[in-house]
Amino acid sequence: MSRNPFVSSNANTFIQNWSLDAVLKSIPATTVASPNSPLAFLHIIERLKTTPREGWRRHGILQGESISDHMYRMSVITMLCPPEHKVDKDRCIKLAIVHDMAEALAGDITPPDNIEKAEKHRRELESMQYIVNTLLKPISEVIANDFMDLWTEYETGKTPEAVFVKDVDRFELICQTIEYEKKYEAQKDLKEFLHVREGIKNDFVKRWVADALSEREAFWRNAGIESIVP
Ligand SMILES: Nc1nc2c(ncn2[C@H]2C[C@H](O)[C@@H](COP(=O)(O)O)O2)c(=O)[nH]1
Ligand SMILES: [Mn+2]
Repeated sequence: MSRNPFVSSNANTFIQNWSLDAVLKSIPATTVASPNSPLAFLHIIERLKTTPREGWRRHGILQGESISDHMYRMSVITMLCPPEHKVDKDRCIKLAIVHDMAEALAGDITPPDNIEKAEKHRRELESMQYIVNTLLKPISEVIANDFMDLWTEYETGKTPEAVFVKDVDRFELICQTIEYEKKYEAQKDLKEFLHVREGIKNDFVKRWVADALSEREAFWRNAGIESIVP
């Protein structure tokens, strides 16, 4: 049975010794008749549905959310953007849906992996270029460029849309942190994830986070445990 190395227990070893070739060798080839079939692309992004977000696994949450679970809720959160905040809302949804797509091949690299920022970018760029050039271009050059432009916009983080969606990435992680602390009935203190709030730029997202942190504080107080946010 072909296995996704990022799902196996030695996912972290795979992350430390990653190569695109090694990942591609672990994926059965897609042989299809029509040259512009989307199948090969769809089989690769299926891995987003089956690859758990690595950060939680370190805390013993082995059946946690997948990468696509995270991107799905982010895309919904972008739809809650206040109407008066002038960004291209539809583009924000697309940015959320595409931003971690490279992780289907690069894996979900976490800060404790201690992979240099430049190396993380290299892996994700190489993975995204494979997806775009090998899997999407045969379907349509225009479609391929659209995906690459979206990924690059998020990665570069310069446009108001990209800044907002990065805020949402961080806010979604904070929500999931609190949800897992509740799910495990205060048996897991996941405060280490809350550092991401420091990078949030938009005031209305900061207010969402403040609400989430006060909910978390009440939860831990009711559990009779002090979990001071670092
Ligand atoms: N164990 C930790 N994992 C963390 C921390 N901060 C982020 N993360 C995880 C969350 C995701 O699995 C991954 C990055 O997610 P992206 O959406 O940015 O690709 O890293 C942490 O402090 N500890
Ligand atoms: Mn993300």
